[in-house]
Amino acid sequence: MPGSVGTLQRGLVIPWPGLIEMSSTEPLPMQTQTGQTLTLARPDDMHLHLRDGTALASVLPDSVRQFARAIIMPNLKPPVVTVADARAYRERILAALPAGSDFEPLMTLYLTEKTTVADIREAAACDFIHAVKYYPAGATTNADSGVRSIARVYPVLEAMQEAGLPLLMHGEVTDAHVDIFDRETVFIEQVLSPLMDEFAGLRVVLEHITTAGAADFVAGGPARLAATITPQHLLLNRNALLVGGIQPHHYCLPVLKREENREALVALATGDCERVFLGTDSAPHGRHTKENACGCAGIYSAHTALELYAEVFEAAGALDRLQAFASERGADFYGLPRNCDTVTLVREPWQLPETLPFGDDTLVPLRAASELQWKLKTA
Ligand SMILES: NC(=O)N[C@@H](CC(=O)O)C(=O)O
Ligand SMILES: [Zn+2]
Ligand SMILES: [Zn+2]
Repeated sequence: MPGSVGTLQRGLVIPWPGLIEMSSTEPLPMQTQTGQTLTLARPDDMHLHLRDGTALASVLPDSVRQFARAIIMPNLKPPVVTVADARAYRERILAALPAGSDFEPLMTLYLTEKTTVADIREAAACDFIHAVKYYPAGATTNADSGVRSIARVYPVLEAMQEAGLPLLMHGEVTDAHVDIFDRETVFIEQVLSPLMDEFAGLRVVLEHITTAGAADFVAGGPARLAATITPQHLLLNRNALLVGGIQPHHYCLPVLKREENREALVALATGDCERVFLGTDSAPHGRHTKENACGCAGIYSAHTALELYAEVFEAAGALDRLQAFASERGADFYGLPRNCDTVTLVREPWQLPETLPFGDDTLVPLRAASELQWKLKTA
């Protein structure tokens, strides 16, 4: 539990609660692999947008098929800002679960300049809130209520540091003069790096990293700094967005970058750094809001997330590393027990549909209408 780390002073480096006692004596699953199948401990999605209402009902079964748990992003309209909001949202998610599912939504609060120290203490004390999300105001979808000046939330960050509650960051600056392709790099220089020094015990996840610079920053960082990586940033570079016409279904924030960045992310995800883990950032938007003169940012990947990550790891000759990235490191960082059940992928080429249902609209998933090499076996 985030609250169990103990009371610590600003400036102290806290031990991250990564080493947790396992509640069961069952041996944990080991990844096994033949040419045709790949079995691994059930993964967790450490960055997921489930939305609400009919959209939630449409997308939730996709995540439930693949993942045991997910860190649920709070950027609803209006955002999830209080413990009461998070409790109510969690209950709506649980009510929308398919019968018999034990999927666990790991809730987060949306940090605003009005968030209080009392809100943080309450969040840390409850057992279903696992982190607080930082959106620079205006940086991304539903980020209008985000933070304009980080100094204004210092007391709240201090309380989070004391409680061991992780700060999850959308890492982009929003200054009009900063090029959209440089916004993550400038964020690391101007916001994240000073923040890591100012709060020497704050636990931070740099979400959906997209650059070689971010990969280096995380790999060279302390145990209290982690990162998530999406399937699209491992699979695609910015040509996929702009060559042959604008491809709105490849538009997300942070925007896709150059090939050398994608290669650095693949090296990080498949490498030894224990603080890098799966977070799909699956962010559904109805087809008509994407195929629009002003298309929304967000890519839907929950439908085939694990298949897509498997493709990346296989292409890198690192399929044996997938379980660590998908099922172990995220749980360790959040101080959660690792999952004891397994999922199996089968090598079986299959065609993704062009669209999926999404409330009254439809949804165009990542790699729509194309062939995938791996298929998740359903029970
Ligand atoms: N990634 C995106 O492009 N969009 C996300 C928000 C976010 O994670 O930044 C969304 O909620 O649609
Ligand atoms: Zn984001
Ligand atoms: Zn996101």
